[in-house]
Amino acid sequence: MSNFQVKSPGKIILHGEHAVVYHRPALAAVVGLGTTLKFQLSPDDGDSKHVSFKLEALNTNFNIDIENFNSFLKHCRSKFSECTLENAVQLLEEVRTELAKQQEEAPEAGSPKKQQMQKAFISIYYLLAGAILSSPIKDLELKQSFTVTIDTELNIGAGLGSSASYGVALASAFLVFAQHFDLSNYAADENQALISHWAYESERVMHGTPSGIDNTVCTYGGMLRFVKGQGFQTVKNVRPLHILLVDSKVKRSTADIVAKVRHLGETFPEVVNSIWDACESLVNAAIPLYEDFGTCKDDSEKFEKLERLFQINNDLMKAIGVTHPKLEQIFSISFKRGFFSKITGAGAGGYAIVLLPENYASNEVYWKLKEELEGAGFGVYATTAGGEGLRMESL
Ligand SMILES: Nc1ncnc2c1ncn2[C@@H]1O[C@H](COP(=O)(O)OP(=O)(O)OP(=O)(O)O)[C@@H](O)[C@H]1O
Ligand SMILES: C[C@@](O)(CCO)CC(=O)[O-]
Repeated sequence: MSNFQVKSPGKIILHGEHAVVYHRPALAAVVGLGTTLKFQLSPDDGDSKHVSFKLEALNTNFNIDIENFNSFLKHCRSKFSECTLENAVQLLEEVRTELAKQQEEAPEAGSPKKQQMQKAFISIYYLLAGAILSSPIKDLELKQSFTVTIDTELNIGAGLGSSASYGVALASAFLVFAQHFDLSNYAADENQALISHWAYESERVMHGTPSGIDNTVCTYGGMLRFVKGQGFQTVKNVRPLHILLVDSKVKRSTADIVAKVRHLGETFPEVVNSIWDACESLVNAAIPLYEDFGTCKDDSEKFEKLERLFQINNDLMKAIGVTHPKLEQIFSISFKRGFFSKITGAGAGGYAIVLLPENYASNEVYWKLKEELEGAGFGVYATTAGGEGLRMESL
């Protein structure tokens, strides 16, 4: 086993966020920001062998004692003869029980920061155990010390899929470590499906009931249409879509927002279902526009239609209550300058996305928009939607 690196992108949801939790189609794309994971073998350190995790974004380090972890693997093997995707639920329960016993390694839940750290650590323990217990190598155990360093360009809890990107990076690294596949064939269909599956399991730790769209798009890359429980189709967009990511700097948890929207749907089922119907029609109307983009000389009519769909989509999200005064400020600054924008992901804070025309950089109004957003205290980053997915390479 040699040292290696994983790069997994973040994502935006173009259309269909929230509705996708209720089995309606959604459209997502990767962005040019992501997570970097470095896997490095450590020199042998005598008696106390351990695996170190450095989580730069949370400014924290965790150690897993190799002997304790191997005892946990043994315990799991005695409980279920093989770890398959079907008994992953049981494994997560075992991990939670084990970590509750090791309070000093798994920080107690408390402040939001501690909760972030705890979820990040549960994901590590769960995905590492899952990859090893389901390995094609019988009775595989941890032997040598190693260090995993994870850094990210994605703001956490902001709608850019930091958790899915983190899950994809962890799943890829642990699956290679447990010899499910190697760096030469991680992009094979069955291996990508395995990565996305375990990244989904990490998303379950973070969110409770994720739709699966984030781990799917962060694994496969590009732009894709996704329906929960039915898989995805790639949307072949000829021309990259230019997007301005605008950070409202309002923190929120996807799990909390999804739970609030679920409650609204339970209180007013018919009203909220008709919003999901509208979201579905909107995705169906948007896909041909994205697919057709760049196929003829003048895209202006299609672009104007997309702008209207951005606006309708955003108004539907406002109707379910996932906006925020800071997001409203972004929408109004953009609209005043002639740009259309929307919430992306869970909303209630996090990022907004502004649709940019093809030649935006030579347009003076764009620079005015950027300046005004920055002047109002927002973070802005221009990128394209629909680039490359996960990448792995040796170091
Ligand atoms: N680089 C990272 N290092 C450690 N933990 C991370 C990292 N990125 C994400 N996480 C974990 O993911 C959790 C954030 O997930 P959450 O879904 O709320 O935000 P998000 O993925 O950025 O937003 P969204 O799902 O709306 O796109 C954090 O609590 C933390 O545990
Ligand atoms: C809000 C939501 O639709 C998007 C999160 O990026 C939740 C999910 O799909 O799990």
